[in-house]
Amino acid sequence: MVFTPGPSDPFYELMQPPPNETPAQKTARQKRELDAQRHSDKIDEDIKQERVEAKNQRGVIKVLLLGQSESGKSTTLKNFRMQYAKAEWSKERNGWRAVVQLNVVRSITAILRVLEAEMNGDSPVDSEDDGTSASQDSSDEESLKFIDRHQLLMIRLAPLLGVEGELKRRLGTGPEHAHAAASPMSATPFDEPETTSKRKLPEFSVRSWRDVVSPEERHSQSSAGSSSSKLDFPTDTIASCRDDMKALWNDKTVQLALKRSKLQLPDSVGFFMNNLDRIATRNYVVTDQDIVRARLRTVGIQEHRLFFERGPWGQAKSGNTHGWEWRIFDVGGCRTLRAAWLPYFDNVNVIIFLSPISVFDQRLQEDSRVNRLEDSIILWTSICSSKLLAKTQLILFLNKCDLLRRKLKRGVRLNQHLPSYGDRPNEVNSAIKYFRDKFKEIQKECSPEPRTTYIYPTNVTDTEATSTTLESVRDGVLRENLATSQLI
Ligand SMILES: Nc1nc2c(ncn2[C@@H]2O[C@H](COP(=O)(O)OP(=O)(O)OP(=O)(O)O)[C@@H](O)[C@H]2O)c(=O)[nH]1
Ligand SMILES: [Mg+2]
Repeated sequence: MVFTPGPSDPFYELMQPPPNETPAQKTARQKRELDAQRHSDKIDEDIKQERVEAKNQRGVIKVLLLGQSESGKSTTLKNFRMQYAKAEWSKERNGWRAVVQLNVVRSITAILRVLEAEMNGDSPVDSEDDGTSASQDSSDEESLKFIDRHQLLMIRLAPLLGVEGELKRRLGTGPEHAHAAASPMSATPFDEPETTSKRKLPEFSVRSWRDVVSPEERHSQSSAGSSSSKLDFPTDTIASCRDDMKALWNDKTVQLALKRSKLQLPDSVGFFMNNLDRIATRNYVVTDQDIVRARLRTVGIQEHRLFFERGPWGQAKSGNTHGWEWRIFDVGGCRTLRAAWLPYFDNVNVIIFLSPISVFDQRLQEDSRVNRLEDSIILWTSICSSKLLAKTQLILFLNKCDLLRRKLKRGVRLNQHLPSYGDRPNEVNSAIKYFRDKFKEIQKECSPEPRTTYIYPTNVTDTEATSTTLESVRDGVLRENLATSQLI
């Protein structure tokens, strides 16, 4: 509003043009006044905009998914999207087909490399023997009996190497060792990164999922079930190699060679190999189960948004002014990537921390000197202790319970790797309770202010069970926000 004082106003005199003003001076004065008015209007507009944004921000929850590499962060995000962003999820589902195919092909080519090394009498490909593994099978010591059938399988499966290259090209995966040796590493986001001459990361990654799974991919994917698949070289080749892949996976000598090499195959390799009859076909249709099993390493930090109608501030209205928006950030968990987490800790409401509890006998891929469970505990301790995160709600997923169960059933003894486990029963429920107590204890001891941590034993590849967990997480976050906004 423009203020125009009357003649009786003390400002009246001040606002009068100077006497004897020339036309040029008048034009300059009017321009100055106009500029000042525009500037003032702009400030008013900015303030108004900030108020609108502040009002909208009331409904925004910032959620970080944290944990070491392969802990299941991206898999948890997939579950969130499957459940709360159904329309987008179904649009991008078919884009995951090539990622699944690449997972299958890479498992096979990794096995072929082990086989080749064994046949040539080379030392095991990826030996990580630290003397803590279960006692060696006496048959391991004998030389493996390779016969013509193995040679033949290797020759027949060789075209898959070309398929691997083609799929990587299509998916735009970065150079194989993008975060290779000599990248600075830090155990926690608060530590100064240190350069070591440690090893490669033989995994593939892309900058963003969206590049891979967007429906308007630069490369036309053959649509599932379409007869146009005649031009799809990877799908055709995979389908024609199906029986040989199955023969390779089910071969006893090959399994023995894998065991001896101590190659850490991806967690999902068994799932994919057992589903070759469905996946290695010309009209393969990708399922949600396949997608949560597919591994795609995260390198950049990826933001995904979810909208909920009901939030702590009431029911959604148009423009989401009263609904609830979750901004979920999925980070790369490798030690070379942890320094990049720090800027995201500002104003974060919720951290979902994933600690895989099946990994007590495994080493980090990026630094084979470090035990994975130990790494997870260091990371959890640093997150709990951070003053910057003192007010952040912590949710802990003790993940990969299915793999823990299987490992313990196989006879791997937890107390051999974790002496403090003592003579508790070597079975999954007792182990989960032990881990739950340990992680809770750390949280209680290290948190700068008292807070409650919600702890869930999970297997995030089980989409049904995870759906229930996510509902509970959502309700827990809702309750916490109601409490902090003092509405209850
Ligand atoms: N069996 C089983 N596999 C799991 C579980 N959680 C994750 N996985 C598998 O483990 C692999 C790694 O999971 P991701 O979600 O990609 O791990 P991440 O934490 O995002 O890893 P980075 O991106 O490297 O930080 C995938 O193949 C998943 O299918 C689980 O609870 N059980
Ligand atoms: Mg990830």
